[in-house]
Amino acid sequence: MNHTQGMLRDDALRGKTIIVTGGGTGLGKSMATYFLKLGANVVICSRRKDVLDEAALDLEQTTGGSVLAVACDVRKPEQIEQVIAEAIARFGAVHGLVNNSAGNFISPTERLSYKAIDVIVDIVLRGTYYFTLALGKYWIEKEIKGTVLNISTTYAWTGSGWVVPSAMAKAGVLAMTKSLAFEWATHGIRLNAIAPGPFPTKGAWDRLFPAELAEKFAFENRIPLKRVGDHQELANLAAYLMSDFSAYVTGEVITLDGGEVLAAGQFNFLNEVTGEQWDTIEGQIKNANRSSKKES
Ligand SMILES: CCC/C=C/C(=O)SCCNC(=O)CCNC(=O)[C@H](O)C(C)(C)COP(=O)([O-])OP(=O)([O-])OC[C@H]1O[C@@H](n2cnc3c(N)ncnc32)[C@H](O)[C@@H]1OP(=O)([O-])[O-]
Ligand SMILES: NC(=O)C1=CN([C@@H]2O[C@H](COP(=O)(O)OP(=O)(O)OC[C@H]3O[C@@H](n4cnc5c(N)ncnc54)[C@H](OP(=O)(O)O)[C@@H]3O)[C@@H](O)[C@H]2O)C=CC1
Repeated sequence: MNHTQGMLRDDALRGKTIIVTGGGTGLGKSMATYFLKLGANVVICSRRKDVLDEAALDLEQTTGGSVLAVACDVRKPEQIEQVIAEAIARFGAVHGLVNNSAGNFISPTERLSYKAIDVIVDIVLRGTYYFTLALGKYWIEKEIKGTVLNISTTYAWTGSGWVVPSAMAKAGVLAMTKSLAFEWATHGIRLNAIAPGPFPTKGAWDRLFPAELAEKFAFENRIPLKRVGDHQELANLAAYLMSDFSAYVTGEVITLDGGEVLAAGQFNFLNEVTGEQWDTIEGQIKNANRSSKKES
């Protein structure tokens, strides 16, 4: 057994229909794959219908599950409502939502136009609250105990330069996750989030680690566990949070980043100190301890 394998029992999501926004590419597609393997029906939606159709075919062939692909810009409430209507028509009900769609690119903030900021914030924050609101209204009316999983980032709470629109929007998503987890608990609706570290995908790498940067700042060197994430690791956690096994977990944000976010620790620079240097340092500190005892 290792981290690249599926974790849950085969029927863990049987009987559930889950919408995965941005489910035709990257991490969304990997989560969709595992949900299907665990017995869920999956609805994937995003702007590019050709990408979705190709992904749906691939997902059905590799898992044997049922996939519905619907074109939808998550910034458009009427298109979101259409996705939900088509999902209910095909599968009878919707039980889960993964807000995974995003837009992002690196840039010095002063170079951004107003529109460039809007486009990121609208996809990430507006898209997430529109979809969550549309499904929440439906779940409360139908008395369905739905589950929402928001894909966030670790810089939603640390902040990060050069991705400021994304950081602002993802922070808003976390505030919504915790706020609604409390408010909608009374309806049995759960909301959680995952804050992934680096998981290689074409979408993220093209816009955040273009070749020049990728060569210079290899992730493996600055992540305490010395590797990037494997998509199955994220899919395992997502499937758990979408399943009834996590029925008592709500309002939680789980970091999955090999320890990357811990880099701020004040003394973490000591990672560079060699064993010999530690021998010297230990001697110096013990001497200082002895001197201070004599003085007292
Ligand atoms: C590992 C770390 C965490 C990862 C997190 C992730 O989210 S990974 C997920 C990664 N996956 C994705 O991001 C997938 C989806 N992403 C996308 O579709 C595009 O990247 C998008 C977000 C720009 C939206 O596309 P669209 O066709 O809707 O928009 P558009 O092309 O019309 O541009 C809108 C405005 O932005 C401006 N602008 C654009 N680039 C730059 C730049 N480099 N510099 C400066 N500005 C730039 C552009 O000039 C325009 O402003 P203007 O001039 O009109 O005032
Ligand atoms: N990869 C990583 O290392 C990390 C990723 N994340 C998060 O993981 C999630 C997935 O990212 P990743 O798989 O890497 O990247 P991708 O680019 O593959 O995924 C982004 C998806 O969002 C969809 N999308 C973009 N704009 C819209 C829109 N307006 N309406 C509907 N869908 C839209 C895209 O499809 P289309 O173009 O067809 O609309 C695409 O499928 C994101 O939330 C990202 O912030 C967080 C931390 C690290």
